Amino acid sequence: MTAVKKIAVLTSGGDSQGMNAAVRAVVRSGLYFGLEVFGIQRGYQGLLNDDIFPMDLRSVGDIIQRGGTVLQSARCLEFTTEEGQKKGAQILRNRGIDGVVVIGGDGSYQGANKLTKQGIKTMCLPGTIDNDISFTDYTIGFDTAVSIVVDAINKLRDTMSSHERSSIVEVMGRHCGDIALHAGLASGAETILVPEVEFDLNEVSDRMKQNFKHGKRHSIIIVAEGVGKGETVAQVIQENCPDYEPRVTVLGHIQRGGTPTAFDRNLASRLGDFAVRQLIEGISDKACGTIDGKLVATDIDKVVNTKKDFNMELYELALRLSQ
Ligand SMILES: Nc1ncnc2c1ncn2[C@@H]1O[C@H](COP(=O)(O)OP(=O)(O)OP(=O)(O)O)[C@@H](O)[C@H]1O
Ligand SMILES: O=P(O)(O)OC[C@H]1O[C@](O)(CO)[C@@H](O)[C@@H]1O
Ligand SMILES: [Mg+2]
Repeated sequence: MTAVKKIAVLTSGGDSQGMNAAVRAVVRSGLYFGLEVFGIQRGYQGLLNDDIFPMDLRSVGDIIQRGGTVLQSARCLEFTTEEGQKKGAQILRNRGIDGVVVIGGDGSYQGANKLTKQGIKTMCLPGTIDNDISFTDYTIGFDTAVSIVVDAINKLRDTMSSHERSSIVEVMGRHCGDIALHAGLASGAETILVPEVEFDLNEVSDRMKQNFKHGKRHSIIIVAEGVGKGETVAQVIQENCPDYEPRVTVLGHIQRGGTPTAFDRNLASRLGDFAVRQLIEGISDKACGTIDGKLVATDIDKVVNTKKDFNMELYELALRLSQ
């Protein structure tokens, strides 16, 4: 006896690599356990448009390796209103759908939480490159985004080293510095500017001068978008250390595309299957994640109201190793 018979899956907010692997896992596990599974196109917007269709085993074939989301994603203002939420729940009830798996970021989680209040069972999966969701070690897409940034910095190092320049790399992460931190440590960046840690650009410039004096041939500064524009940082460097000719690279949406890493595919597969099994057991209104690698389901309310801890240990390590 399962607590749900018909479930649906949607992707919402900014897309992330591995969302397709998560959709595949939800669909295949659901079918494996004898449920009917539906896809909702374009997130909550598609729900309100009743853009809902049945999914079978083959509908998720050949997508595990693809970035983006075959269900497409959207941001939907109407769904933030109670009227919109009531309408969405009614559309699901009309179709006999009793459970929904929402793959997205913190905003999408809040939407799921509201849907639960309208009587629909929900499970959330962390689909965002930002790694800004609490109660999970990692979000789906983060590992791929970090790899993309590291790969870009490898290339920048070559040319910056030839010209003894400083490179300022602006990365995504909205209000969260995790992409900057993990990519910075992995690429040996000299400075990592994140919203979680206060900094002084004059001190950054002084440190850069010292390092150049000690034989550094170039300098990499990573700027998380949450602290501002790379251009602003470049202006201060240009004034304080004009010899190092700062050059700015804004990586932008490149960080959100491309084939997901094995890590992201495996995380997505585990979480998608876990979400379905939770719904079958009658559990609802939870965010799925891993803590110390183990699968966990935490109240959505708690997740959206808890700011993710910033890993100061890693930050200090990156500083120590980049002198
Ligand atoms: N408080 C809320 N109540 C109901 N629905 C919400 C709420 N906040 C957000 N949503 C819905 O979730 C959608 C996605 O939210 P948002 O734009 O914040 O992205 P996200 O899911 O946080 O992803 P990311 O930050 O990775 O882009 C919104 O467009 C809206 O439809
Ligand atoms: O794709 P959009 O709407 O420009 O949003 C960009 C934002 O989405 C994210 O990619 C994911 O939240 C952020 O890192 C970035 O600030
Ligand atoms: Mg968000």
